[in-house]
Amino acid sequence: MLWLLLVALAVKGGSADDDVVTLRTDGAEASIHRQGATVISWKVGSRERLFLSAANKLDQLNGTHIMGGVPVVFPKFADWGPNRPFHGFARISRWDLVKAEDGKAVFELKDSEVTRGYWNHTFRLEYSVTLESKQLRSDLRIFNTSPTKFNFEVLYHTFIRVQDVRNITLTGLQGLEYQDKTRDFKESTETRDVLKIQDFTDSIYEDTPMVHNITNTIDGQTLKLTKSGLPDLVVWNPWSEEIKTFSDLQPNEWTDFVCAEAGHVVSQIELLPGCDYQATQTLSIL
Ligand SMILES: O=P(O)(O)OC[C@H]1O[C@H](O)[C@H](O)[C@@H](O)[C@@H]1O
Repeated sequence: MLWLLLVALAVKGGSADDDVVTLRTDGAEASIHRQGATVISWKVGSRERLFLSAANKLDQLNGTHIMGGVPVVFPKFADWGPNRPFHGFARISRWDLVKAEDGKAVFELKDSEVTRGYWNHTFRLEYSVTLESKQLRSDLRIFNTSPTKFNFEVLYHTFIRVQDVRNITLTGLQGLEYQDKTRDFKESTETRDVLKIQDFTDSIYEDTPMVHNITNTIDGQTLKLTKSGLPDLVVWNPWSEEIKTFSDLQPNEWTDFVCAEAGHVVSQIELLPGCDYQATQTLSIL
């Protein structure tokens, strides 16, 4: 009879190898996939607040990243040179679940032969996702467990679900320097006090404020993004043509999301042996 119970647990997903951990608190819900410790769903008022591409095959990831939700980008943002994964290895690694209770899940990723093959340092990442009624907090602590210092970049690649990207605005960028990746990283100064997305957008803003509001996301509601240890903000939407170059996005999905990516990517963080760095993002529905 015991074997029947074990089979039932495994089928129901009661085994310790669950791919997805779900938190529920005060009517809110969040799910985190062990692949990349990627938050793949965050519901407030039973409405989904994150975008997850329908092109994802979550049961056939085979070492690839999940397109959508809140991927964790470490130790490098964007291109990392030949034979190294774009946006680093954290989002394509299988993290260990440390615990999940009282609306908080903790994950861990340590260096391995694979990561050392890309980046020859020893480290430990401790990632906590904390759910409250209208808030989702991501806390990443990076520990340098190696005998030497190392430099890295870190970013939350947040896909905010919106009803129509053409109807949202994003605040807090006026007067800031930014690199426009759609124009070969051209350096510019943002003149707009309220940003509207009206074309292919891929901008890296340097040293932005701690708080950014994205208005008119779902049901006219504003999503507030608060960040610490993450001075920069990347704003990305591939628009109607560029999206066709992505095999992990569907052509019509460009209107369904805007990426507001809190990160430390314009410059690198230097972490001395035995030290740690904390990168925190809080998403709130106003
Ligand atoms: O397709 P991915 O590896 O997830 O990258 C998606 C996008 O991520 C960031 O927003 C970069 O600024 C973009 O240049 C890149 O296209």
